[in-house]
Amino acid sequence: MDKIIVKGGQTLNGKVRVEGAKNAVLPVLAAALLATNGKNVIKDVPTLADVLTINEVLKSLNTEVVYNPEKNEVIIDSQDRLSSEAQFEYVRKMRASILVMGPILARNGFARVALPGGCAIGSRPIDQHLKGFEAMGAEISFGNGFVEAKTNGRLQGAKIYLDVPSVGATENIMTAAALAKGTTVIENAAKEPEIVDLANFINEMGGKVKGAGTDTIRIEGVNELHGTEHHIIPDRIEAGTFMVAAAITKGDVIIENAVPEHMTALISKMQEMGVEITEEEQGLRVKASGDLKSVDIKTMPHPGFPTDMQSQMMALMMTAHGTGIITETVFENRFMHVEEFRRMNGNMKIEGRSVIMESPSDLQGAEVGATDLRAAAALIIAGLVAKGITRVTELYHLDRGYVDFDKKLAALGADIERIGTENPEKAIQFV
Ligand SMILES: CC(=O)N[C@H]1[C@@H](OP(=O)(O)OP(=O)(O)OC[C@H]2O[C@@H](n3ccc(=O)[nH]c3=O)[C@H](O)[C@@H]2O)O[C@H](CO)[C@@H](O)[C@@H]1O
Ligand SMILES: C=C(OP(=O)(O)O)C(=O)O
Repeated sequence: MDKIIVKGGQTLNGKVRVEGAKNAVLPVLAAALLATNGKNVIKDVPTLADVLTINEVLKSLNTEVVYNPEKNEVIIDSQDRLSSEAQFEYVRKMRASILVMGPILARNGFARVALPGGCAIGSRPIDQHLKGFEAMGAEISFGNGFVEAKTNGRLQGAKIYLDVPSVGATENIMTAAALAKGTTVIENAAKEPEIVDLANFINEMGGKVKGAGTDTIRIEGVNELHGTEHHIIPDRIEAGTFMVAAAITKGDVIIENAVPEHMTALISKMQEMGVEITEEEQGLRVKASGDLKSVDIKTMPHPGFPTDMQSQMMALMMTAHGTGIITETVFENRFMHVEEFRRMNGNMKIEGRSVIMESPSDLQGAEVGATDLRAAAALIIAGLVAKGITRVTELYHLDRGYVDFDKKLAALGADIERIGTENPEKAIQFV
């Protein structure tokens, strides 16, 4: 089993470059299925386990996928007839596999996808995805662990109000609507930067999507989409994770390829804590010195504070001064890392959907296990300042969402090593 071993006490300095965004590349690769004329060339693709999984899903649907990790590029040829079924073996590995449902349904008039079920952070239903397909004329049924959607002929444009601004539902409905007859309007749509990236990609393929990044997205269906070349946006969560790593060690780090406009909630919270963040020509400079102040944080859909930064900020808050409250409103069960932080002597208690923190904690190195991918990063970050040695296991979570996390931290000056296997490709395991 792979392990990351961190010895606390080093200050991070230097530059780190962020990769293409995991949460943008997955929906974009799924949406590539919509093209029936020419190939799609996707650039700035991060070398993540989740990318390997979505590539396998696409191949299983009868597309040709050429992946070139050295060039960070995936080329997809989906011109032949698609198969209609996404198997459990893929959806089990990665919930985002559900994002192939919209494109398959739009092209074949029928889609059968294994039900994703819950995961360590919550129950994660897909009712809003299905409500959208239904409004567009699909009949939904369940059986043998699969969900099926079927239409007679083409999907019809519809007006869909989402009960929650779900990222995945917005994406699945956008791709289904891209080839529907007439106009679809999604209200209370998710506004994440990754939604805008997907809309741009659909438009580059010849689609007609307007309003992405606002509450209301309009998609005028077209008869056909064609292959294009698309660059994935930078990963705002990876950028945020390195910002926290710099701040916790009282370091001075430049984050290259970060887009500050995608991270306003995080930047302002860190500034409120006393971290200096400035936009410089080379990137976003993060500098901390002296005592940081505890703050209150509530996770919200974008542009609110991202749930995917909650555990990393909890690590930073353990080193701040005063009482702070972190409230999780997006997922009902995203506090599994609290027990692991407690092993490191983190001083906090869970009250309902909040964690009350009395800081600073006297952090000590310990053996801890990652409970999800962001928790993996957060535990490693806490290890950077804990007294002694921290060993983090369950690294398959980390490999889903971070490229060379240990190597990038080591290049910034961290005392960190990964043991188990030399080849990260081989280290990739699945849940
Ligand atoms: C691959 C990807 O992009 N993953 C991101 C995406 O996940 P994902 O797209 O799964 O997250 P959603 O935005 O759909 O989920 C947000 C909330 O809505 C609920 N919900 C969702 C769909 C639905 O049909 N019904 C329903 O009730 C979920 O249970 C959750 O409580 O957005 C999350 C919220 O920013 C991020 O944490 C994930 O990193
Ligand atoms: C929860 C996350 O991803 P996923 O939706 O793929 O599980 C994440 O990126 O933090």
